[in-house]
Amino acid sequence: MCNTDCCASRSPIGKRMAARRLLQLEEEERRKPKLVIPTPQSLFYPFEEVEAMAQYVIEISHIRPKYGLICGSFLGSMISLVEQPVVIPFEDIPNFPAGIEPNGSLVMGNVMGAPIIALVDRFQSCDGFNQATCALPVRVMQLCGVKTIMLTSAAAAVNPRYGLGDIMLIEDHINIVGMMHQTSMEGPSDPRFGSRFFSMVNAYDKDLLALGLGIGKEIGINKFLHRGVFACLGGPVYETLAEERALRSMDVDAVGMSLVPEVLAAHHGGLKIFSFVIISMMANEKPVEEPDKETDSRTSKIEEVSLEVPPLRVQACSDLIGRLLYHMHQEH
Ligand SMILES: O=P(O)(O)O[C@H]1O[C@H](CO)[C@@H](O)[C@H]1O
Ligand SMILES: Nc1nc2[nH]cnc2c(=O)[nH]1
Repeated sequence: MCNTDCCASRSPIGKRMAARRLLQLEEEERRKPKLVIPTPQSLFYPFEEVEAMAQYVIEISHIRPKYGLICGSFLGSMISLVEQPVVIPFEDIPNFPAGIEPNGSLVMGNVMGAPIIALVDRFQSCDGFNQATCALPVRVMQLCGVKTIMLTSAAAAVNPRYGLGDIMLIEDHINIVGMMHQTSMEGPSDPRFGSRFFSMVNAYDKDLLALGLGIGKEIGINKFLHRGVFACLGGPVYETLAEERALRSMDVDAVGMSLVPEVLAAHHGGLKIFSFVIISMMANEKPVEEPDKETDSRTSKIEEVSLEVPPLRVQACSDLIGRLLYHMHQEH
């Protein structure tokens, strides 16, 4: 025996009411807020995609790089070390982030016989990129066959003994961004890039650090060449004075807004790491007061700083990288 609902739905009125009810339910469903599950951008860079990017740059350049170089602010001229460069714009590389700033290129070539892949305009979280994107060029380098990477950046001095234009070889870092759970390891883990959990102890290669210090002596820059601890902040804001004091009490020598996400990916991928920063300002510098100017004080400060990195120190960075590559390549 059927129930009353069943009989009711067989009558013309019942059928109409059932149809109306169905429409009502659909409308209610449509009005409910949608559950949005944000896709980690790292999902856009699965192993196969990064592999295709690497294959593309190798095919175009006919170069299998063993060394990688990332040039920081003020240090773009290091790219002129690359002989017979093949310049590959980001937009030509399949699925590479492009059409946005930085609209840069990967540069492939040789430095004194050492096959290299280099990047001038890095992706930075302070420009709105997620950590996985910041690390993408390093992963492309890894899958190109790079075994050693040199990472450079502009940074602010926390160590009061440092001066403008000094160079600090990084022996260790404090990943302050990582402490807030912002990491270039975000997204699903793929063991083809590296293992899920890995130690960051000795991430910066000790032999390369010693080699770098030795070269510093050779080329006469040891007076302004240091080894120290780097801290990575999110930026784009600079430190408050209280933050600068806190960094000093943590034994940080220099602070910046990039580099560490790349270091994580490089170490994850088993690359040897050599890294330095050039000091472009003091972290406890107060904003320059220029009441007559319409620009804000931070902008005028950055412009002022950019004039203060002495060209000879930039040249010293090029010499350091050139000689380091020469030594490394001779040994193999
Ligand atoms: O790391 P590079 O590319 O040198 O850039 C550095 O310089 C900028 C600040 O002046 C920041 O973006 C900082 O990360
Ligand atoms: N966090 C930080 N990064 C920098 N990069 C260049 N200068 C600075 C600075 O003063 N602070």
